[in-house]
Amino acid sequence: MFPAITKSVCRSAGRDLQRTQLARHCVRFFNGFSQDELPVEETPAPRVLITGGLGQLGSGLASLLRKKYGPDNVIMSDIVNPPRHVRETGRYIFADILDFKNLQEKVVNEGIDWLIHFSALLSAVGEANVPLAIKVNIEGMHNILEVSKQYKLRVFIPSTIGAFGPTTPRNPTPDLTIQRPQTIYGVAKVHAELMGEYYHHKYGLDFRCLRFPGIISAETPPGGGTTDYSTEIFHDAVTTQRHECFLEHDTRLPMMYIDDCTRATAEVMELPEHRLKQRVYNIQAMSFTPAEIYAEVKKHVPDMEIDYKPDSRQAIADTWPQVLDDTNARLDLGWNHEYDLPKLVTTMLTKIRAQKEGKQGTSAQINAAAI
Ligand SMILES: NC(=O)c1ccc[n+]([C@@H]2O[C@H](COP(=O)([O-])OP(=O)(O)OC[C@H]3O[C@@H](n4cnc5c(N)ncnc54)[C@H](O)[C@@H]3O)[C@@H](O)[C@H]2O)c1
Ligand SMILES: C[C@@H](O)[C@H](N)C(=O)O
Repeated sequence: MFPAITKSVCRSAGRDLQRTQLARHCVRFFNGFSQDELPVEETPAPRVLITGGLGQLGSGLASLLRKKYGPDNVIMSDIVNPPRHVRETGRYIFADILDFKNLQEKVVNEGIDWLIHFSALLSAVGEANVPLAIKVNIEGMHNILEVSKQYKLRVFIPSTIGAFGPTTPRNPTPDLTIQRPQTIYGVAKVHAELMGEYYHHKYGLDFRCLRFPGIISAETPPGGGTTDYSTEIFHDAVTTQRHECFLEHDTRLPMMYIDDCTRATAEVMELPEHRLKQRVYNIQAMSFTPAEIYAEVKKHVPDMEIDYKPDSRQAIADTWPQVLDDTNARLDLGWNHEYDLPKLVTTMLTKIRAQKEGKQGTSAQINAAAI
């Protein structure tokens, strides 16, 4: 099926047959002749599978990677029927991470090189359904590591500020510190970090992980976490000018605009393996309280009002970091954020105003409509 494989065939495959199965086969064939070591212009575009792609983070990353590697090389997957625009903008397939054979089939049939694992139940949803969170966030993650090991994939599993707990130093929180989270979401993420590191150490798996802050996005709604207010406040600013915040005014948490998050993910996946001095890195962009983001929004929406009605998510937020120390990511990975609080606020308001022209509704109605 394949020609006799020599390094020169591989180099020519990388040059002439970019994005073909042969090129990928060649890259994997030689030990010590990994994709990292091919000259950039000879590196075939990776075939990327994103699990849980219909959540808050998936489509932004798919769009960025499709611009880099071509629309056919980046495959979104999830277990739900996608909205029409998702099918129109690129390839979408069904992939249930709880079904190992289904995962194997997708990886083989699609010729996957990189697996970006976004399927999860977030912190608040996880507390509401612990058995399902254990299944998806722990058992599903085991399947992801196992299939990645079996097919020698480069795998990215994000972690979170939720992987820390009340005994962690909160300001700043270093990469290596006490991790005793009190949510099933956090427990599963610590487990994922440790399992990924273990598979790397034991089997040489190319596992990569960034601990994300709360992510804020205009195009996709948050999926049921403790930081969701930081996206919802913008929808309310544009529609009702009134936001009911489920956290106290002075609850400081690390946050990040989605474009920084997707760029960081692409950048860490693209780095040659030798650049990674550790497998799990904190990344940080900004930290603010509800009162501080409200004050910034009010500069643009003077009639904006806010009420504080803390709910069960307050107890979770009280155990999370206020500021992540991301010195190592900046040194080793070249990480740098582009969005601070003022830039976040102008960007979010501009995007949501453009989206909502002619529409009215609360954040809950808009999010329901978006789903
Ligand atoms: N959004 C954030 O603020 C944030 C912050 C830190 C880390 N993260 C991490 O980033 C990743 C993506 O987060 P998100 O906000 O996009 O999550 P999300 O909740 O918005 O989306 C998760 C997706 O997983 C899918 N899913 C559930 N069960 C599945 C199954 N059995 N098989 C396949 N897919 C399944 C859901 O349908 C959903 O589309 C998660 O691992 C999350 O922990 C997110
Ligand atoms: C912080 C993050 O992991 C997610 N947004 C949550 O709140 O659960």
